[in-house]
Amino acid sequence: MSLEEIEHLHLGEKHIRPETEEVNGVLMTKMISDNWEKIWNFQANPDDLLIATYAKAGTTWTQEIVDMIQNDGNVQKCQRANIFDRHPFIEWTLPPPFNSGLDLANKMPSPRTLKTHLPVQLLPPSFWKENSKIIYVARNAKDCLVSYYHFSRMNKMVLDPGTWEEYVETFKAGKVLWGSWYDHVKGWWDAKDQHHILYLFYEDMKEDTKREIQKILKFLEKDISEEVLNKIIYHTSFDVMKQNPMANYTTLPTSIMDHSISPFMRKGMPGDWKNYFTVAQNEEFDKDYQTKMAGSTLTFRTEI
Ligand SMILES: Nc1ncnc2c1ncn2[C@@H]1O[C@H](COP(=O)(O)OS(=O)(=O)O)[C@@H](OP(=O)(O)O)[C@H]1O
Repeated sequence: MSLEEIEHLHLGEKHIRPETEEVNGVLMTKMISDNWEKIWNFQANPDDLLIATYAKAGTTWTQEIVDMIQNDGNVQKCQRANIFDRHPFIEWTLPPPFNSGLDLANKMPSPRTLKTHLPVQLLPPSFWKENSKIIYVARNAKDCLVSYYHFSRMNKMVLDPGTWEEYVETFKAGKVLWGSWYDHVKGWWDAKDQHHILYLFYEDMKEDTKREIQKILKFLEKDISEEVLNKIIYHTSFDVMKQNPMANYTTLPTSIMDHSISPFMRKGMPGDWKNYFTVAQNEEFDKDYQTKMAGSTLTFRTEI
């Protein structure tokens, strides 16, 4: 049973927020934690492609770009299923009878494209052993925070964000699902030169989508015509994806994701954080950021 079929179970309008439990110090849902042995022992294949991100960094956008590349720009083929069924979210665990990411992945024929938000140290080791290709997408902390805050308001499958003021502190402390943004982006950054990882930035994708898609094409060893490339840029633009029910999560029942609270496809712009952070919050955030990111060569743009 797929996630969208939850509607037929008549769960009513109330959906309860998940319980949490840490996995090696990283906050996860209890369902993920209970299933951790299976997740850790997941068998990756050499021809798997993994899209890895911290939550709200541009995962869905990258998924749609990759799917369009793999289907040579055929929009109909990319409409074959919801984005969350096209690309199994490996650690995402739901109560039976719903399909968890592992079930979907294990049923899917190769070559598979998979999604994860796991920090690098929690990635199932078979991905390293099989040398599967990984695209990591990073987005600046402030826009990630704002996006995650609104997503947490509208999506009952993640934790209640509380007030904006509370959420800023929760995010800084890494007490959100999948843990600290700072550790996540640094961990994957440090891993990128030892493994088959293409490390991309949301801000670069927004600034020059064509250039960043070309990086993906090279990484996937794919050649496409200029015409198909332009079609991909158009089909994966924010405005077009926002209208695409197979990519915008609107097929889920409102008891899970309520787009009237905040749409999944919300702003799609770097720099929206300026509409939320007060001057004092921003100063505090920057000070804390310097400490947490000290010693890393990783830099971000918070606007373009
Ligand atoms: N095509 C395109 N172009 C630009 N931006 C886009 C696009 N598709 C999704 N988005 C924005 O990405 C944010 C959602 O991030 P994720 O897809 O990583 O979310 S999730 O973690 O998989 O739930 C969320 O960001 P915010 O708008 O800032 O909330 C989406 O709007």
